[in-house]
Amino acid sequence: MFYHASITDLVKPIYYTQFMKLDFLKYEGAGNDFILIDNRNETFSLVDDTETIKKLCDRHFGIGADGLMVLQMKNGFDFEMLYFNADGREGSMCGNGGRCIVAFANHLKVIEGETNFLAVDGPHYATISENGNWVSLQMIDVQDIKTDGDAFVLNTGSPHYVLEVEDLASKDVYQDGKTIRYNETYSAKGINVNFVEDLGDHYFVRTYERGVENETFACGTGVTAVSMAMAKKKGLTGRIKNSIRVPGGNLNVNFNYDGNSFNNVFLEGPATFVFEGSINI
Ligand SMILES: N[C@H](CCC[C@H](N)C(=O)O)C(=O)O
Repeated sequence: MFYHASITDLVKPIYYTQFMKLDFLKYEGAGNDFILIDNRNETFSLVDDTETIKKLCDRHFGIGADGLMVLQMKNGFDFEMLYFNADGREGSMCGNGGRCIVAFANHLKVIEGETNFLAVDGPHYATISENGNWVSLQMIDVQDIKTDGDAFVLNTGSPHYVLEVEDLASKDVYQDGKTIRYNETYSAKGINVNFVEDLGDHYFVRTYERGVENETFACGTGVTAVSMAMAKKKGLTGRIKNSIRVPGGNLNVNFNYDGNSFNNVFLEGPATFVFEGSINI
């Protein structure tokens, strides 16, 4: 007696035992793009799997993104944000990622209009527009700005180096950023390197990002750091409001500065759903 197995009988068991399906949504904030995972049911098991997260973020072998974020429940907050850089390692705070996860939470109906959530650098308050794609995110207060030659160094949730330059459009941000990020002072912990040009009614900013190890289209903690560094450099105080153009769009940064500390800091801009899918991992 012969049993004729169909091709699907033969293929299915192999297919199902080798792969696990991961559902995701893709968002971008001024071109800084992220994979978003809903982990409210606590099934996401890749938190320590650097290689898989790196592959998911890879633009040739995976979905492609500057980072991956996980939304999960947290007592006392609307949700918790876990953030991984494209190199697969857990990063420090990501401003554009923070804005995108707020749009994601709003889409999932975990929040409505405003939120208090927890990220790696502490609690964050944010509001979202009615159409769900403009997010204003409160960032941490900052006291400490150091200098390194002509540059400013500060932590806005992630560490940043800010240098004012001329003719930023023709600068080799990848090469020059990488040289600073890997110099003696910063190589061990790494740093995000921002170049800024003052164009009168707005700043133009380009950033080499640690953890992506490349120039990205936008960096939220980066433009926040630039705005603070420029206020200090120019001796401005009071309520400061800056429009910032980055390669992927426009962001706004607002804060109070009394000459010593920056508080009531808000990063504002678009947070846009791009596509959803599932991937075999
Ligand atoms: N793109 C991010 C910055 C991520 C920081 C990350 N590169 C690190 O230093 O861990 C942002 O919008 O703020």
